[in-house]
Amino acid sequence: MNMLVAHQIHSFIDNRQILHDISLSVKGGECVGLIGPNGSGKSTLLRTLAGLLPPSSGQFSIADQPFGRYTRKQFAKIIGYVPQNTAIEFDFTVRDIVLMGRFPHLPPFGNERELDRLIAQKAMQKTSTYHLANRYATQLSGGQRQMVLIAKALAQEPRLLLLDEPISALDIRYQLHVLELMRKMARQGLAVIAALHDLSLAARFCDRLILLHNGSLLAAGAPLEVLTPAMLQTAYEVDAAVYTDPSTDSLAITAIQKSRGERTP
Ligand SMILES: Nc1ncnc2c1ncn2[C@@H]1O[C@H](COP(=O)(O)OP(=O)(O)OP(=O)(O)O)[C@@H](O)[C@H]1O
Repeated sequence: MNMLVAHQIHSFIDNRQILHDISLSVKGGECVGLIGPNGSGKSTLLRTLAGLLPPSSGQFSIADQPFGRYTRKQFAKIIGYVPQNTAIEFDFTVRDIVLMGRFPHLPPFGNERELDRLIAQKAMQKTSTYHLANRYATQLSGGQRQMVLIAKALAQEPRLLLLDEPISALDIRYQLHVLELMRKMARQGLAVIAALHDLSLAARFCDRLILLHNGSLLAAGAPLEVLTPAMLQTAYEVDAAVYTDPSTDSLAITAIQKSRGERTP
């Protein structure tokens, strides 16, 4: 079943068009990697799908229901969104922050129940953040904060998870941890869209890739179809080698040199 269907999304910020005619669909059980150069519109698209930035035109449906028909609370139950580089400025403990993921599931004016605490605990265990439960979020490292925000999104038990560069602050061990977790959750039926800059990891962990360029969808499909040297040249203006890494048996990309000419980020 399609968890997300977006149709001809156009988006303007300050009278400047950022997204041009984006259509896509994602099924439950799929991990889709959103790739593209800096400024190509990945975050804008994720913010749009998270309901934070109304599209100027076009529409999208989640679980067969148009976005406009959801109440805020219904929408928050179904979509988990982890923004890029999020600072946590409030002095909450990690446990409190992860528990906030349960808010959409609580009855009106209700306190969290034992079940909510248990789900939050499991989300911390899955993300290896349980040992941080009593720490204040303001005292966390960038990578720990990133893992805690992923835990909060998992505690929400969404059906569609939007991750904006979820591994950008993580060391190589935790990069694998998050991407393996993403895959595991997808096997259990979750639909995932993750913006990723590491093209080799995107190819290895995503079923499909969507390549944005200047706010438009340049290519979409299996990693092998999208990550061609010609496509990488068009999107990133680099000459790249695309090959199969024998240690993982998946596609790997090495940027060799910038193509001639300058690109502004
Ligand atoms: N709040 C904003 N106000 C004005 N312009 C914005 C705003 N947010 C994004 N933009 C512009 O929209 C375009 C797309 O930005 P976006 O953050 O979506 O790209 P991105 O692909 O996520 O980039 P990156 O990989 O660098 O995170 C850029 O040109 C950016 O300058």
